Amino acid sequence: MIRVESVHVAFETGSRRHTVLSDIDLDLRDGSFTVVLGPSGCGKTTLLNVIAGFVAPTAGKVTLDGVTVTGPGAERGVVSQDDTLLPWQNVAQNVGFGLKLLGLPRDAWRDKVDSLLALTGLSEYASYPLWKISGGMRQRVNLARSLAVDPRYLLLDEPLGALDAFTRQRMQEYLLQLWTRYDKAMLMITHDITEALFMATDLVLMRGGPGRIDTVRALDFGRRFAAGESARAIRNDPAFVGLRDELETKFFADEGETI
Ligand SMILES: Nc1ncnc2c1ncn2[C@@H]1O[C@H](COP(=O)(O)OP(=O)(O)OP(=O)(O)O)[C@@H](O)[C@H]1O
Repeated sequence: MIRVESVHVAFETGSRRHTVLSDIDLDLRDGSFTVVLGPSGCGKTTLLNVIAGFVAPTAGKVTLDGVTVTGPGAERGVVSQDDTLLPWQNVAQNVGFGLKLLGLPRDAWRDKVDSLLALTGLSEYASYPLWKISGGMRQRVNLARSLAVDPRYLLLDEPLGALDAFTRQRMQEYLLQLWTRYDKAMLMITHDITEALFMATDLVLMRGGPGRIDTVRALDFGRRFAAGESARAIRNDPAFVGLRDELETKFFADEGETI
């Protein structure tokens, strides 16, 4: 389990000290799908960066199975907002990029890349240059690449933000299938209330000024989808619609805060 304990983050800009996160406590349980939702600038990405080990907390700590995190590690894969794919390499080469850095022998590399391409439905596009594939496929390449080193935790910073509404829904369903099949713990940031409700087992609502956790709610819509219930039935479930209304009212009532 990853545990965020009393984390506080402040950045110095010139002579000013800007507190971005205040007193954050959060558990990422194994097998959970934690979704962080909150107004723009409330510190969601900073929180993900602290968990990833890219940003050191000013106070407090992050532990992984009781051991304090002091930097990035292979057990925590990160998928960032903008993909960082290499435009001069094809789909398979991009998926296998991290494995090359690990020095995997050629045959083992090919086998692993083939299985990742199959898992993400990209096998027939292995030799495609990146400019020939769609936004949703690019994001699947991005995901396949982060799964290559088999991380226990996947940290996803608005992975679906750049997609059109239709592709976005398909990718939400796809991510939930990946989550159950791979039995990973996921942490995902989003601005989209419907997406957050549909996917989260643990929904973390943040507030700004400075960033702090408002509430954490346990949900089961994502698990119901993973167990075979239709996405449409879930999104139309009165419990789902009611919660969405409640969250929209809550967020839009916060003057000046936009999500
Ligand atoms: N390295 C840094 N140095 C100084 N300030 C920073 C740094 N990183 C983030 N910030 C500031 O911290 C605040 C929170 O930023 P962050 O990106 O974590 O918010 P966010 O909730 O993810 O925002 P958004 O939803 O718009 O992506 C912002 O005011 C940002 O300018």
